[in-house]
Amino acid sequence: MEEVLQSKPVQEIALSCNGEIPEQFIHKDGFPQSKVDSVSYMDDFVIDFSLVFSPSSPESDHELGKLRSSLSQWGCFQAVNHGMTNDFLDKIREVGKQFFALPLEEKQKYSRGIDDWDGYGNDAVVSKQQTLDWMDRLYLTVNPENQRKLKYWPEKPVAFREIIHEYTLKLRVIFDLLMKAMARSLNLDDNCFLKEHGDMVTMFARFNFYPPCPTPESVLGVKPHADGVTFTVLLQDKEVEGLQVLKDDQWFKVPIVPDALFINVGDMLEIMSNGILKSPVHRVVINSERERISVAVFSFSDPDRVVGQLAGLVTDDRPQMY
Ligand SMILES: O=C(O)CCC(=O)C(=O)O
Ligand SMILES: [Fe+2]
Repeated sequence: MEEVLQSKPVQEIALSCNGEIPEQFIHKDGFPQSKVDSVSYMDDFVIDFSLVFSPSSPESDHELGKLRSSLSQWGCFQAVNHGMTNDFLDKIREVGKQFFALPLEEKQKYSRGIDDWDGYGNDAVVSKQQTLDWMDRLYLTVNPENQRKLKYWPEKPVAFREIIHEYTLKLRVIFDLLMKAMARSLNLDDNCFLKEHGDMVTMFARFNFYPPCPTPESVLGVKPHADGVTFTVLLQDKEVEGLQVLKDDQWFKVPIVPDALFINVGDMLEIMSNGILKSPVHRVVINSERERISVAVFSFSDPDRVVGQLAGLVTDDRPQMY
């Protein structure tokens, strides 16, 4: 095993690199900027949560049908009317931005410890061949409350802890409702995904900060990956795009829908649904002029729990896929 090193914060590199960025960030196989510029937008799946979560009616059935289509075709959608005000979502982005704007020494009080996931940092360097992501981040376990490691929770800005606590409580409620709605959209018993998942819902918040990059044509904010979780709720930057999803071997841009939460299926839910719901591969491209922030909250089951396909979704036509 090579030694695991923490690389220098990307924000610091961006400030001092004079247009020449370290080799480790360059994707040698390349992805020409022309390809990025010509990427089209993904289909517009905006789903009204107030309908999806309401008792059965023609409108709610229509919305559930849209939920099923978006999750089986793309694995993701934009949720509106989720019960959080625009003001509140702005505050979440704002405390994230204010944290990354602090002096390095202040942020480093929360640096990720060795053998820990939580904390401030960026890609752990495990191999010389590794291509690094152009992004700094702050990872925090937010749920269950008794697993929070408060030593990594910023004390500045002052509102940070309270806002993230409140956001977690709201997302915890959305978790149950959405798991039920997904089951209902597949004509299954409301509680079947929740039962397979188990009562313990671990939630991890990741504040992603992407500084401007002088050579965006050969550097990625996040490499292509799928989220190994149940599902992810992403609060995107309000003004700067960057997220792309892969479908049928083609990349598509995720638009900014004001005050929506972008939700994507993770590998666990793809497995539980026997492949009906897709865990999409996605990546983040960056920008030469503008910084970008996003806040991803990942939910997953007890790490010791083995989850499998729901029995109702394994049929003669659709044998067990995992
Ligand atoms: O910043 C984004 O838009 C997405 C980040 C992401 O994919 C992740 O944190 O897993
Ligand atoms: Fe992701």
